[in-house]
Amino acid sequence: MSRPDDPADGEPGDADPNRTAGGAGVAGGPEREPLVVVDGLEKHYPVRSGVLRRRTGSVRAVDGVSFEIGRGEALGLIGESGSGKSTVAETLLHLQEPTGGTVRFDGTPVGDGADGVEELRRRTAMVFQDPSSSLDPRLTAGESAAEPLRVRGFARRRRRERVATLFERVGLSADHRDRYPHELSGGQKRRVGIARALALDPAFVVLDEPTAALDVSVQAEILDLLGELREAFDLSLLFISHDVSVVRRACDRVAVMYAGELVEAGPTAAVLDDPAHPYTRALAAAVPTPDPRAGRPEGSLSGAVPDPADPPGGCRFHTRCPEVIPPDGSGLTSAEYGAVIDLRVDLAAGDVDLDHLGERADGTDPDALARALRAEYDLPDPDGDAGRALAAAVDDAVAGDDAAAADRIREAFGSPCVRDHPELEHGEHVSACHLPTE
Ligand SMILES: Nc1ncnc2c1ncn2[C@@H]1O[C@H](COP(=O)(O)OP(=O)(O)OP(=O)(O)O)[C@@H](O)[C@H]1O
Repeated sequence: MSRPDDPADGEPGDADPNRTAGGAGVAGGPEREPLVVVDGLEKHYPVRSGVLRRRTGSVRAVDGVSFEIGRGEALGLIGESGSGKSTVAETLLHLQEPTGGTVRFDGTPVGDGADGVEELRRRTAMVFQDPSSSLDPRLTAGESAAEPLRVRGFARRRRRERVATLFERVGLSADHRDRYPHELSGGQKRRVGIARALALDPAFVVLDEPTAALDVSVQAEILDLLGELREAFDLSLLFISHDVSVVRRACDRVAVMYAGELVEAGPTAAVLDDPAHPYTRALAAAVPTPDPRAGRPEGSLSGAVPDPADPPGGCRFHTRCPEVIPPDGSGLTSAEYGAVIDLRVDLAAGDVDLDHLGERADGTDPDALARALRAEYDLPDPDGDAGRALAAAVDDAVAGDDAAAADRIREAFGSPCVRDHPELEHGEHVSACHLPTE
């Protein structure tokens, strides 16, 4: 398919003459760099407190994320709410300044000089999560789609022609151009958002939850449309989604994000059908539950992404990992070790509620409280040093000394998952996990 609309010579928004369809390297020359290269991207927000608003810490929303997107390639970025996906998109596009790392767009560094940022913005479009809030209710669908053209100085007649072509391309009729957002269905609004995103002939489109809140059949239509447009315009796409099925359908490769970091990346089928990281396994297998007290059923996720102002040490996923590696010689299973970790996390956060335990124990007798605490967390009763350390920690906890109890657990129940931060290596299908790979 050829590009259906080439803006006239000399008009703003012209297609980049250097772009080649297909994205392969110049014949006989070196392979061209991927369109988007993100290396060690960071976004840390300051945490301030006290009357003087001194900086007392950082929210590490994005903490060293690297990936590449080839020309005409779709990369999916998946992870639960709060894992940092939107912040990656916004810092990558320099809608927010990154606090570290580099971005290259079509071979040019972005951010070191205004040129890179300008070029990136000129050739990038974003489709926002919620078209109801991104479409101005006072503008017709046609006016909304024409907005980027108006800002770039296109004449009215050119705008009308371009919007007519774009609407046809995204499956909307001429009649839809004069409708206001409230007169359009959810799927039609997405199509208007997509038409607007394509208005200036971008090379790269970022889609933030492009099919959220749509019926499954409409979702499929929108994903099919995006696939057709990608092929027709040789678009590079970054799909942000917490929905694994969307990414499976739409993306060549997928990167999995957890607590500000990538934990796995690779070709979509390899990552989703044969995940190497327990977090990906859980995402691919289960619908996450927001109930933190729901326990740790095999392979599923409970609780939420940890506070990025205070991420867990070692592997950030260890506090929720269904496959966490138990300490050597402890005799614990992953689930039993997980229960001990749950207690340590709650102790460290001051979340062990002695009043609640008192109600459960029907009194304040320390032995009854200890039994209630063990039952509440489903704690194991290991032999030897581990058992003695856990019993002492439980005693500290029911005596109200949470810090001492947490320290005891930390010292007695070490494991690589708790101690060491796993790195994501470079490669085709990579994962950051201490579990041995076969
Ligand atoms: N301006 C900010 N100041 C402080 N913290 C922030 C700011 N923006 C985002 N965060 C925090 O950064 C973390 C990542 O947020 P982000 O919105 O990028 O996650 P997400 O994966 O896109 O989630 P969602 O799917 O809900 O949009 C969250 O803990 C969020 O509270």
